[in-house]
Amino acid sequence: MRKKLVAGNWKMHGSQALTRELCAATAAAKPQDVDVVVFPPSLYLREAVQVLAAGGAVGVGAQDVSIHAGEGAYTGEISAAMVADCGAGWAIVGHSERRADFRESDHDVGRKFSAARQAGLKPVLCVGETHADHVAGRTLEVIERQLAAVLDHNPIEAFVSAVIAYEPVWAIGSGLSATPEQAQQVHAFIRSQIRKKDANISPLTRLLYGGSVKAVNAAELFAQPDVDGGLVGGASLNAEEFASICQAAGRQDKR
Ligand SMILES: O=C[C@H](O)COP(=O)(O)O
Repeated sequence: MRKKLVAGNWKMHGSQALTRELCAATAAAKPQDVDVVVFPPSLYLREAVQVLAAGGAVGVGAQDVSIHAGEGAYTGEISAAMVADCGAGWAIVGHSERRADFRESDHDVGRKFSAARQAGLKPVLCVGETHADHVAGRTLEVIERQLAAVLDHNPIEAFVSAVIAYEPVWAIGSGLSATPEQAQQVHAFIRSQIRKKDANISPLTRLLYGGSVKAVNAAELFAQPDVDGGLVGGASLNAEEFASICQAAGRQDKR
């Protein structure tokens, strides 16, 4: 059985003090049967790792890594190796805000996924369609293209530990989550794409839903057979709300 995973993407929020506070609260409230990872801004990775080192149960990751695997003259960039050197173990790649606001192509995301893996980080690959694609009925076509670009650069075996997060762009920060049925339909499609490459790996890959996940809707979303947890944005900045979401994931495994 796939262990549920709840990931908190803080985006560009926080401070050293908030990092210490949120990490301590998350560690204290973490259910044993759920994996939990926090993604603070990279500047605070070290702080998060230090606070969480005591328990060691909550993972830490970066929200993005450089496309460049080695060192070099890339002002402002942070490599996957640097993230790993700070003690973090995960990296989000291909978040829709990176794709849209920083013009990251599918190809770039494939290279970032590869850079994260090479540094020993577990990638959380984000895929998802825009509102325009959603209403035009192009959701599965977009997901297929985004996945294919990553699979072009990476072996299917990477998806034993890598995670895929389906985040419909129209649901992010909008308060309008996909319905559990909509999420399940896309997750089942993603799993079928992995199965086409390797039927032994597809049952192992964890698929997260992201987009306005809150304490009130988490249980219903996580109850879907192919939804293995959530990638939580806004609600991960509220310790109590995030703890409730983690607990909702834990209750699923007991059903
Ligand atoms: O990475 C997280 C997602 O963008 C979801 O954000 P949200 O929970 O604020 O909608």
